[in-house]
Amino acid sequence: NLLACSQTAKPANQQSWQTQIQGGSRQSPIDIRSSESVHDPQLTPLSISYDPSDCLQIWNNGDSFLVEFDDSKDNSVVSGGPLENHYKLKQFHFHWGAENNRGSEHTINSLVYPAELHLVHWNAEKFRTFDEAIFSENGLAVIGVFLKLGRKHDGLQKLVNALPAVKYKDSTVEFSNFNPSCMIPSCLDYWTYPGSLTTPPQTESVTWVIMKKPIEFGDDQLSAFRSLLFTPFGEKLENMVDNFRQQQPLMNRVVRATIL
Ligand SMILES: COc1cccc(CN2CCc3cc(OS(N)(=O)=O)c(OC)cc3C2)c1
Ligand SMILES: [Zn+2]
Repeated sequence: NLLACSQTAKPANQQSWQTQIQGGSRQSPIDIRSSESVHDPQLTPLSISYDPSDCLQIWNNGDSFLVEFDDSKDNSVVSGGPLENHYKLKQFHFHWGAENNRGSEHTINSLVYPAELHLVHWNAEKFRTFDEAIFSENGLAVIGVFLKLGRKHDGLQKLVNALPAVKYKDSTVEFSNFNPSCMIPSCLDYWTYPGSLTTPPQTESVTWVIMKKPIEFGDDQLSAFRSLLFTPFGEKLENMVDNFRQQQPLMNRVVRATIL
């Protein structure tokens, strides 16, 4: 009937992010309740070292814009903290809302931020490729950094200026000499918990490290994120906003916190 016809079936790869991995016991994102987190004195500071010359390109993949790095060398790595091995930076991206009252994937005692940065790393000591690591226990380490609105973030502006070139889904632009360290807060305190990717394939291979302190960025910079499109050139314009997954049950997990 008419209703059935009008309901265009979405291809499987565009299934809503809200799907729950069948039988998932460690899905992300979550609300972090600071009173229930466990202070772990054995958690050392993270050791983060990025080489700006590893920065390659920006890619609008229809979920977010990914700033991709050359992971063929060992120059952009994170180790320490909860990590047993060193993990190589593969890409970073953001999640944000259509309005300032939503956007981050994780929340702190239900406090939501207008955006959240994810730096995605893979365990290069245990696996040969990112693709292999995605499907493996201890395969990935994602550093999450909250963004709050305030002063313009000078380091971010170079990235913001490049976004119009990747307005449409499946567009890429060369992007070099960018050091993501400028987006790591000066306070290295964090929470950490075992979780998953928040976008397909939502595999439970992620050690999450969520920085306690947010970084600040400006309204105009957030507007530039919101001017990107989910849709490819020539199709109906759909602004890339609200690209965050709904929160998942904590189940049998403990969130650990540093006392640096
Ligand atoms: C077999 O699945 C894949 C293999 C290689 C690369 C990809 C692409 N994918 C990997 C992980 C990831 C993870 C992403 O977000 S997140 N919040 O870190 O889970 C993401 O957000 C836009 C994009 C991607 C890109 C998928
Ligand atoms: Zn993400």
